[in-house]
Amino acid sequence: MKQKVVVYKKVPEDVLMFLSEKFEVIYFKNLEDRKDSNFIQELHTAHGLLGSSLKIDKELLDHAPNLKIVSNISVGYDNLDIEELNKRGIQATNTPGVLVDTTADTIFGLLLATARRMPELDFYVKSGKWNGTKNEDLFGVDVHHKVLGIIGMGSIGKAIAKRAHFGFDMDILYHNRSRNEQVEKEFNAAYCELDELLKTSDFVCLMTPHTPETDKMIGEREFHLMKDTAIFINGSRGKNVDEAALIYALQNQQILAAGLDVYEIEPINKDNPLLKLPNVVALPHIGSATKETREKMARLAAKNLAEGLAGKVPLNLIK
Ligand SMILES: NC(=O)C1=CN([C@@H]2O[C@H](COP(=O)(O)OP(=O)(O)OC[C@H]3O[C@@H](n4cnc5c(N)ncnc54)[C@H](OP(=O)(O)O)[C@@H]3O)[C@@H](O)[C@H]2O)C=CC1
Ligand SMILES: O=CC(=O)O
Repeated sequence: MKQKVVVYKKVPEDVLMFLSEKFEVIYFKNLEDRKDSNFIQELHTAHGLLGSSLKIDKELLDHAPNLKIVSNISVGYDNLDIEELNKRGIQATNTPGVLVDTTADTIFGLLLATARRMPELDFYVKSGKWNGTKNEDLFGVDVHHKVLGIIGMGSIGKAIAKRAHFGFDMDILYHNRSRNEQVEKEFNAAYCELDELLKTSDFVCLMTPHTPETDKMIGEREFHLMKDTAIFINGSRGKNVDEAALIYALQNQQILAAGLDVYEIEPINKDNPLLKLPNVVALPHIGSATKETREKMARLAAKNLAEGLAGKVPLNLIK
């Protein structure tokens, strides 16, 4: 009998076909509620789970006694309770690599859009307000030749540094728990302690995973250390930032502006003050969201899942 796989995110046809050749596939194209009774029912007999963002914790796993693998279609896996999965001998995988350039493009684009106020000015033109030529109040700030501080110089951080160094002649500072000599050589990046990076950077770009250690790692103290001309970019996870402190910093000119792809709560509440601030550029968590890249991610996730269910060690096993 075929093993059973529950897919709870929309995936391309070829991925469904690949999975259906090997497994019984139950497809929830757009699961909105993890308590959905049909979904819970299917979990009871599932061997594999494929999707993204869904919180997979003890409560959910108690419904899935036969589960062998959870394959996340994302690189971040803060939605998974890894300790609980390990305890139960359930493998977990993610999709690093294939989304690096796309995400770096988005985050660098967000940085440019924030510095040059592009969404605000697009609205200005389209709403017919452009009727003068001396528009100094529309000026932005330069990106080229400025200092970019990257917190979390991993795969995506490096790809952002590459764009900044070769494309925009920026000076790169970075902070990790460990040094990365490759980026120091290739992009002339300088390692520094977090506080030094915050004090010195014109752009502060956060790219760490969300872990207990990085939870709210940027808060009141950190915004206070930043220049009042600094632009803060968050492409990582909303929970890495104390959002109330970010709002305060933006409202009180402690920093100049912020470009955000991620939020403490997603989707962001309609009444969140961030949405009222002209110095915020807000994207709906679309770092890796191009057709090509999302397809690659789904294919890689399906491959990881198939390897796990075939008793092999999946390529992207989370350890
Ligand atoms: N907006 C979006 O759509 C997307 C967001 N993401 C987010 O970006 C994150 C990073 O992805 P990726 O670059 O592939 O991951 P990597 O694992 O390659 O890089 C993470 C980096 O963060 C550093 N880091 C981890 N913990 C800390 C810490 N406590 N303090 C300082 N630095 C730390 C690591 O260095 P070290 O271990 O030396 O500390 C490493 O350099 C993902 O986990 C995800 O949350 C990813 C894709 C798309
Ligand atoms: O946020 C997206 C991811 O892949 O992680």
